[in-house]
Amino acid sequence: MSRSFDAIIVGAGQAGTPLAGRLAAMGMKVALVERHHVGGTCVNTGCKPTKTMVASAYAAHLARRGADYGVGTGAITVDLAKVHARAEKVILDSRTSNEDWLAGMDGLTLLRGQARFTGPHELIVGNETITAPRVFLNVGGRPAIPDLPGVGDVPHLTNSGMIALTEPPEHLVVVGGSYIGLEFAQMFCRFGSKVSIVEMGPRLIAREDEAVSEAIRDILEGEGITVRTSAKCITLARGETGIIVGVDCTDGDPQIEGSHVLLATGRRPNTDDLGLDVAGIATDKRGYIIVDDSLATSVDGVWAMGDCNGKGAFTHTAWNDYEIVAANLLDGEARKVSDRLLGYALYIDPPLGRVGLTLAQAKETGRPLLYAQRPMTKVGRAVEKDETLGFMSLIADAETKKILGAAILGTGGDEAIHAILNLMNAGAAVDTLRWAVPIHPTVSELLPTLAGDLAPL
Ligand SMILES: Cc1cc2nc3c(=O)[nH]c(=O)nc-3n(C[C@H](O)[C@H](O)[C@H](O)COP(=O)(O)OP(=O)(O)OC[C@H]3O[C@@H](n4cnc5c(N)ncnc54)[C@H](O)[C@@H]3O)c2cc1C
Ligand SMILES: NC(=O)c1ccc[n+]([C@@H]2O[C@H](COP(=O)([O-])OP(=O)(O)OC[C@H]3O[C@@H](n4cnc5c(N)ncnc54)[C@H](O)[C@@H]3O)[C@@H](O)[C@H]2O)c1
Repeated sequence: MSRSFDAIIVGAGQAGTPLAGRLAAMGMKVALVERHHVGGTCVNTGCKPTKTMVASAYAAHLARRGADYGVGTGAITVDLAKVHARAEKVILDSRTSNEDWLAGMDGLTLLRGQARFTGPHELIVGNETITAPRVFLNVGGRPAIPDLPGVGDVPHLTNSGMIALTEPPEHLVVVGGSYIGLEFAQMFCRFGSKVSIVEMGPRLIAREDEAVSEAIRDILEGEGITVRTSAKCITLARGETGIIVGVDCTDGDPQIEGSHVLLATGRRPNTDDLGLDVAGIATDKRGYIIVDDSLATSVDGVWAMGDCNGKGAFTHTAWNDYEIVAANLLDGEARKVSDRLLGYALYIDPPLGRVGLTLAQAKETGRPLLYAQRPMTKVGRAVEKDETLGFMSLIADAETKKILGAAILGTGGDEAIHAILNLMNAGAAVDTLRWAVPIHPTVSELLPTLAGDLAPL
């Protein structure tokens, strides 16, 4: 069977689904192909379930600290089956509402199955061939499993397996100390597991400045998590009662024995089983689809959005890719991905809110810099909440007075960072902050003070 459409979208993730809505609303005949669950990673195995679980972990943590607030509690227990059920409900509600929305969409055909190119504008799904002059790829990514010695001999978990657990592991060994590893490490420690993090790099979350990495390590170790960095010889093997993770061949304990191992060592794009070579669509060495500033691929009439183009690795960057493609194609605009100002958050507690350059990146520009840093112990709202771990920092260009970047590792940091993000998007100089009258008592109210503290580096 063969069918032609005005547009084919592969992947019902964070960009493909809203784009389907825009194209169908323009009267186009659209095929949306999805091989697994509508909503993709974020809805089904990523942001939504993990942030739901982070909320449960925070509740457990705060309950254990009840006495600090003059609140009496009994023994604190965590029922992971209930935590899991809560996350499942959030997943299903979101997935179902997306599916219902798509089902009611005039002009849209949702095809279930794996899509594979048979030509530049022709794909096969099951036993059906579909063609369209416009093809949009939103195929996302999956965990990259490192080729560690023994990896094929022992059971290991990735993000999907972690979300499915209904009992906390006795001892969880997390390999990889970045977003996925750190969020799961802290939440499972709070659920009652013993947790060890094994990171091959010299520090945790190495894309951030050293001060941020160190503060995060202190926060996690303060909760009882063991952290091993510079772990150079990671191996996996079956032990008598669990899994032995070989950590180092030079210093410290050579191995850690855990009951469960999470591999959180990065992600790879879902581009190896898409037939891109048949279509002539170019990828880079790591399999990411090469796109230009408007997200067009090397083949006319084919675009790539979201994690699979390597330009972003977040839900909001995938969504922004949709906005760029839709604005250029349908609204006559000329939007570019290089205009995007990147912000993101790491959802440990306290969270890290980030925008723009790190201090190390700012120094690399060679520009004269202004810098300010303030511990959360000097933020009234944090003191009142008795959540004073972390710090906030701000970097500005000493000549233009434009803000170059900021980090807020502290309570409410994921929200407060938006004050800076919005100011940077508006292109405003840092002095604009000084004359703002923020609401008391908030974390954000200290941002003008931080701006006032800016001093040459
Ligand atoms: C544990 C975890 C936590 C995360 N937390 C956050 C967070 O808090 N905030 C944040 O911004 N980001 C977070 N992320 C990242 C975020 O989930 C991704 O950046 C985002 O989902 C990418 O969206 P996407 O549309 O590019 O791809 P996806 O959402 O992965 O969608 C791609 C879709 O394409 C389908 N597909 C792939 N190949 C084919 C094919 N050949 N045929 C048919 N269908 C196909 C897949 O089944 C999938 O449904 C997290 C990720 C993980 C793993
Ligand atoms: N809060 C959020 O927005 C959020 C949360 C989770 C995931 N994500 C997204 O998911 C993506 C993937 O996250 P991630 O943490 O898996 O990957 P990552 O690429 O951010 O980090 C992988 C970590 O694993 C380490 N590593 C790699 N190979 C290793 C090995 N063999 N042994 C030991 N350590 C090893 C790396 O040094 C690095 O620290 C991120 O890019 C992020 O965009 C975002």
